[in-house]
Amino acid sequence: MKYLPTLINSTLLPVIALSIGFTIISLFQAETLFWLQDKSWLPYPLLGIAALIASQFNQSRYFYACLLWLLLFTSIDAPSLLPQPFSPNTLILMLTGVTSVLIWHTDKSLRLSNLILTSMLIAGIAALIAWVLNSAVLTANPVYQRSSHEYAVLLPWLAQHFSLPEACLYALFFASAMVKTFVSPRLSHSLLAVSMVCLVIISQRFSLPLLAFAANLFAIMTVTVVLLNSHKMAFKDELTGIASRRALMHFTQSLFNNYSIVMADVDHFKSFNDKYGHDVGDQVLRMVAQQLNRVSQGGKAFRYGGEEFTLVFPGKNPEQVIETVDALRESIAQYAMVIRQPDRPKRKPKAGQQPKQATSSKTVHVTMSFGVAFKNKQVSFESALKQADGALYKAKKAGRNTVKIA
Ligand SMILES: Nc1nc2c(ncn2[C@@H]2O[C@H](COP(=O)(O)OP(=O)(O)OP(=O)(O)O)[C@@H](O)[C@H]2O)c(=O)[nH]1
Repeated sequence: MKYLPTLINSTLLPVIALSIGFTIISLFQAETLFWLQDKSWLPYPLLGIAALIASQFNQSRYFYACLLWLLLFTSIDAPSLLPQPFSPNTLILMLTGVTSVLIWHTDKSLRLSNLILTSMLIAGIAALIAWVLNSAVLTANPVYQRSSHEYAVLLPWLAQHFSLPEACLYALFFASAMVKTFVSPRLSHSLLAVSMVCLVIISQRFSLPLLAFAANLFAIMTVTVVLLNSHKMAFKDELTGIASRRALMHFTQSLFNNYSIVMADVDHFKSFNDKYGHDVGDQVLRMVAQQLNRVSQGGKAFRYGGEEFTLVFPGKNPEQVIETVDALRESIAQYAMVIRQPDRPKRKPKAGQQPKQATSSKTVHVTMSFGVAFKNKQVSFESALKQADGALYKAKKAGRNTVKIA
């Protein structure tokens, strides 16, 4: 997939949720806050449920994030239950810092050893932030205070709410979160980055109802993102990024009769793997999947398994789709794929400089065979799939790189 659509796809939902939340708070401030006054218990069950769901789906970063929001909320809502020596601003900044590290973390299983290690890491980062903010050098020096004249003139907006060290830490955490979100655009990263924006907004106009509102929003978004991620994992093929076999089964169940089903298989893929290695074989599968995914005429591509792919054309009979399938076959056969050679230099030569070592980039070609069958009232999905497989076998027998109808 192209970078920009991926970035938009992965950031849209959290950004929309944040904008809606922010608009509600800005427009209906009194009502919302009043409505939340007697519901300050709500974040407890919501964050608890979100943490539980995240742990069940093995998305540990959200598990930790929800528990940390829960700790933050409890320490402010019920200080007698969870006494702590820090100001709300420091606590919020501690959570922001830990979140910026969680973005870089990978989801790990919640085994006891991982739990202990990650908890120690989180506690270490939080302690470091608290130490920096409360260190005598910074607290005693008036230059770093909100009231510092130079700072207030230079950054008036920030100076209203943050001391200079607080503002610098926020900037550092944001820069790190943004780098991760842009380098590797994923829903999981953008939700954590957006939760950091929420935390800044809270620390600007701190109040318990506002914190409760943000905690509820975070819990709801977490459950949504965890479920979306799990859905994606179940229905997307990990290697190629196109829809998986499970998605094929769901998709065909939702279709009426009368659709064409195409089985496609890479020719001589075993010898290709033997010659160029498994990694290059994987590159080929990705390339083939991308080509098949561009199918027109309302077709949808799936990875059936191994080097086999399936295309489904709702409402079309084989005669209507044969030209499209043949065009796909042709485009794959024509595609010159550049493979990475092991003797590539590690660094790119600078502009105008000759490469020290000859870069032997090699292009390879693969072909595919296709079998098309028709699914109607009289034929079950399984038999239509078998017929398409039979037609594929005929295509292989006929010399490969060809399309056959059952
Ligand atoms: N690189 C890579 N290879 C895979 C993957 N899945 C299956 N394969 C390989 O695909 C090859 C399939 O080989 P065969 O079923 O014998 O068929 P073929 O060599 O393509 O021959 P024909 O289909 O008769 O043209 C096997 O060597 C598998 O190891 C994968 O995910 N990545």
